Amino acid sequence: MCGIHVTISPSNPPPLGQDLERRLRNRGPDHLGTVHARLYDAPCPLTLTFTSTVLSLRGDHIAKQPLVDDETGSLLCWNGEAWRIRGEALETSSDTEAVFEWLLDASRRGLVLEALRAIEGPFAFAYFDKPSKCLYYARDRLGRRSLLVKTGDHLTLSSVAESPSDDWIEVEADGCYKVDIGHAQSLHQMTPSRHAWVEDDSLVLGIGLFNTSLPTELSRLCQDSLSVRQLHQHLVKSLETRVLGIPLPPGASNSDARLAVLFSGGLDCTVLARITSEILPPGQSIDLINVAFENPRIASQHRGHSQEELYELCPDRVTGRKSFAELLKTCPGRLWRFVTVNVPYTETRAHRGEIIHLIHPHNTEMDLSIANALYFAARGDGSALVAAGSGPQPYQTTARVLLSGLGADELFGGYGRHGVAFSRNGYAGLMDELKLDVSRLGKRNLGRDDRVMAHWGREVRFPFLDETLVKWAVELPAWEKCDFGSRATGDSNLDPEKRVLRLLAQSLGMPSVAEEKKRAIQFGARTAKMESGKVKGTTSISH
Ligand SMILES: Nc1ncnc2c1ncn2[C@@H]1O[C@H](COP(=O)(O)OP(=O)(O)OP(=O)(O)O)[C@@H](O)[C@H]1O
Ligand SMILES: NC(=O)CC[C@H](N)C(=O)O
Repeated sequence: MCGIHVTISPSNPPPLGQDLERRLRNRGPDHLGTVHARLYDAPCPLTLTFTSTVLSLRGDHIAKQPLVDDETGSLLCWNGEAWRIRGEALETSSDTEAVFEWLLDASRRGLVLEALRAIEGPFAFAYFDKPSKCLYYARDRLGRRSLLVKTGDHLTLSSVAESPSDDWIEVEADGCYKVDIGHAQSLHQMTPSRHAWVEDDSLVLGIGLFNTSLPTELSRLCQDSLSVRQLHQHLVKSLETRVLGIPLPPGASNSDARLAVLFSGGLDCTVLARITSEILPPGQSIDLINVAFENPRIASQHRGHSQEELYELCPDRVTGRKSFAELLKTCPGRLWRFVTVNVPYTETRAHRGEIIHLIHPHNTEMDLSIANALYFAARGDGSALVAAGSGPQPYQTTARVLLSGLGADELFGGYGRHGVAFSRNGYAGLMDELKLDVSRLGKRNLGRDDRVMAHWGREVRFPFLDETLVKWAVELPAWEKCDFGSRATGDSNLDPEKRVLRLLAQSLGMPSVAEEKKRAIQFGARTAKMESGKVKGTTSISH
């Protein structure tokens, strides 16, 4: 992951505060660069200061940011991955350099917004088109990367907040923002204008038209259904983009992992691990990171157990081990490392302040409990069986790319409330709920999650949130995702929630994974309600 920081001020701003610089460097440990762009001929003379930190994941060299064009003085801070431009996969080695060339060319033709709309992938960026004195910034339409903005005295952009007490808000993922600096009469007048990702607002997330067709009496979802095969094909394509060609991490050897799966053992992440194994070259190992927490409230209810036993009884540890066994059976040739990350309560407390800072402006107990689990999972520091014949050893993952199964519940109807909506209002109710879930994906929690996971110099990738896959899922009839209407027939023993994915798991030889119930991360890892069972998720965090 990379870090971005941009300020606009009347003269050179003071250097970044130590803590902010440390947090930005954590996101991008390979390089830090700062560039000033001075505007003497604007109505008010200004200095724009751009800082980037880089975690280099594409190509054979570090694309040192901010990138500056010698001819025009335009510059780019780029955080994320451009997988495709105008629907075509990037051939060049560095996506940052390819995006910069693409934008410079568009600037010459006055078509920057059109060029930005053509980029697919998870990203946040700031691009200064110096000849037109316009600053552009945005988060991709699904909001997969963090970018915060603070207005007030002057405009500041940053991947993480400088201080949680400031007025930082998340940049909305609903379009590109443009600040016409050349025409602003003063620093206070730099009001960004929003430019929607697409003009057609009938498209969900600007990506696809939600399918509202109803099943006929003959419509049944089964293992031979076309949608099960199509889901497999889409996941293969999405994973190929995300797992092939990851450079060997600095200092790592060939047997070290380049890739880890955040592994609860649930349906979504296990299907990802299984298909990844079909795609990765045979010699590459895959780490499966499974996090479990000491939870004093639960420990007090199980006084007869040691802490070690309690970690092993954690719901996601139990499921993780079970699904790992099924993976070993179906992909025996792969070197897997099941990495157990056990987090003592003292450590949760010790990192609490840092996590609260990182999730800002999110600030509820539920935000904190989810972020706790993601933060320690992404640190990837635990134990694993590293040599045959010996017991588990301390181990920290070398992988700089992590996969998460997030998104499957929203796309394919995995939440309990999808079933409730169906029993109340049939397919009409279910479709309303599904449409709402998908359309708020970009507004929800991905920025928060990015900030806590990128803190360890790793990048999390979401194979279910590939634009092509999302478009296909949005345009698929609801009954082909989760056929609640067939619950009563008894033909399938699989739950209706995300049934298309369950059928895929079954066809991939994982019958037990296919039956896994949905469990939210904060309950599976036991980060929720650590002290009292009465705390509500919506309560603001007490400092
Ligand atoms: N205990 C855990 N340890 C490591 N990673 C986890 C854990 N719990 C969840 N994750 C990761 O976070 C993702 C999103 O978690 P969420 O709570 O939404 O689970 P989910 O959608 O039910 O997914 P899954 O079926 O993969 O558990 C998971 O897909 C997985 O990659
Ligand atoms: N981690 C990032 O955001 C990386 C930026 C860019 N994709 C690179 O690999 O250089």
